[in-house]
Amino acid sequence: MSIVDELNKTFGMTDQITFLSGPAGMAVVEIENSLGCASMALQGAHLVGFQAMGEQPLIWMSDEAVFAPGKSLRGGVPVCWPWFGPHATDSSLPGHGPARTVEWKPVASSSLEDGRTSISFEMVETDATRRQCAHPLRVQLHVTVGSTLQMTLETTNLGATPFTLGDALHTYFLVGDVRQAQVEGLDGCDYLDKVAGGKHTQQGAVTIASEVDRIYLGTGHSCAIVDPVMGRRILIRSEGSASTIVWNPWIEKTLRMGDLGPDGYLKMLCVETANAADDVVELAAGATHRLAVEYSSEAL
Ligand SMILES: O=P(O)(O)OC[C@H]1O[C@H](O)[C@H](O)[C@@H](O)[C@@H]1O
Repeated sequence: MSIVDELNKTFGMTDQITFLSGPAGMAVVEIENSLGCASMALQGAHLVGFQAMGEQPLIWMSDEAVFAPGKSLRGGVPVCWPWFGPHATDSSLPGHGPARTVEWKPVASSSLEDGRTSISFEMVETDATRRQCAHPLRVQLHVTVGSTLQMTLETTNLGATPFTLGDALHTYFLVGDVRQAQVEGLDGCDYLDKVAGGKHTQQGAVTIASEVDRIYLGTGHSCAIVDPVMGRRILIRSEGSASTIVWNPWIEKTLRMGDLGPDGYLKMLCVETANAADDVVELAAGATHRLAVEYSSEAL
């Protein structure tokens, strides 16, 4: 029996959860019900699409994303774990940690009474992940698909000493034209500007007219992308997160990256729910931390 057949036998659910062999033979799972649909790659437990029934897609995925073992997909929802950005002390380790490029295994699936569908994954440790992070941890991603998308990244410290955890759901949202989009809900927050340098305070809504790469600190439980071109407001609710990254690579960085497509930057905006920079989590021995988001949209 193939791996996909085995997954379907154990976790598949008729008309709701189907595993299949996707691009480059990578296993993917389609999650579907009367409220919405989503698609995920098992590598990285990487969500590559979500759409509420009767609405436009919420998530942006690059046309030039490279589906290959060990390569993070450009777009969707990469899981950054157990650190965000460059490693704090060892620059030889991969940016955003190993979780987004290794296999995750499904551990549970269920159909909820209200019509939503849930599926949970656990990262599969490898020699490489253990070399990169020797501390014993368990990390699971719980995903619930309905008219909204809910994702919870759950980390448990299995060791006897505390662990300093950084993490992020590095979501690429689909926008009509990033030059006309705005992020609301960060007014008054301090941010670290990774492009211009320094620490600044946000005044009003965030607009994008050049490369933006900012870590907003001490952020609250909700923010929103206002998109007049698509005529919608994307609502981002979060728990267990103290920082929010707003990122758009703009033109020059797009050209250097090679997997974003020439005009991709106009159609995407990353608003990443995170624990990053100084806002990392001190996870006591035996403790569990949950970083949770819920995404939805409403007409303007
Ligand atoms: O190219 P990646 O490793 O996927 O990172 C993409 C981006 O992720 C985050 O938004 C960081 O703040 C950026 O500095 C980085 O460029």
